[in-house]
Amino acid sequence: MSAVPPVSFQAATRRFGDRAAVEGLSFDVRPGRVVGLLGRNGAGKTTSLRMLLGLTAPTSGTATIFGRPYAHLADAARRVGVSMEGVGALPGVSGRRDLEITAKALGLPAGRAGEVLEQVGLADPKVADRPVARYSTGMRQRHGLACALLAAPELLVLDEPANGLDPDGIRWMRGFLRGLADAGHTILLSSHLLAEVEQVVDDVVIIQRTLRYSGTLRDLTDGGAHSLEDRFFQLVDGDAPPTGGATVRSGAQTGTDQHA
Ligand SMILES: Nc1ncnc2c1ncn2[C@@H]1O[C@H](COP(=O)(O)OP(=O)(O)OP(=O)(O)O)[C@@H](O)[C@H]1O
Repeated sequence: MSAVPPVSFQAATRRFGDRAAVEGLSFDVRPGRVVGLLGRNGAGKTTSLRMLLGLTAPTSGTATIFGRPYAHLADAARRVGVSMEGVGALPGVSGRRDLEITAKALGLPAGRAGEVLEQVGLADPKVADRPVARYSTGMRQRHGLACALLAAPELLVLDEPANGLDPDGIRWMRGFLRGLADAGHTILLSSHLLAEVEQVVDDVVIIQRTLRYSGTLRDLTDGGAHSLEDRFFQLVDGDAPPTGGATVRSGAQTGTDQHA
């Protein structure tokens, strides 16, 4: 196993004008973990993921994947699967065609499109051959996941993957992500759906412009004695981290390492 973390933020700050969307963010993600990047609307989750993927440059600090900025990562498109609004999906073509085009661009066999359609439950021709523009929100989420999975990447970066899903879809997504992690993939997902996240993540990173917590879900909730929701509000509303399991912590015992 590589000593280089799949994802590492080191004092990453992104300012827009005189306002910092994200400030001094430092944490690592360990391989094979499902990590939830959590925060309220506007907390800086998407900005953090965009820095990680080279879609916006940090004003200072670094955000790296396998030790390098995304732009300098060899074979990045195959090693990192991304599902994020505004990334991928040609809306005018069918879901299947979109996946075939992406597969070709990645140097993968066209048959790979059919495999991922099966995986995400979109293989029915009535769905697969419909333009992506006519997909429901849930279908779009599944399609985004299918795109991300094409190259069977080591790392998946998913921005709000459960947003807009109905209860069936959320349940499916939860089982699906768990299965991927059990198969050795590392998953970094952003969300503000705390109850859903609690059921699937190993580790939690909470931000509210600055880092509020990075560590295991188990430590955060004191082994399940507290809910993620309670801990979350203590951390994002409090000026200082509370005592107990919900401190901003560092150390090898945690799934994510905090370096601030
Ligand atoms: N391109 C931009 N120009 C100016 N401000 C921006 C830009 N992108 C993000 N921001 C601001 O940065 C802050 C963080 O936004 P961001 O989208 O990262 O939050 P988020 O946690 O992903 O929120 P949400 O859950 O609503 O998507 C917000 O105040 C937002 O208005």
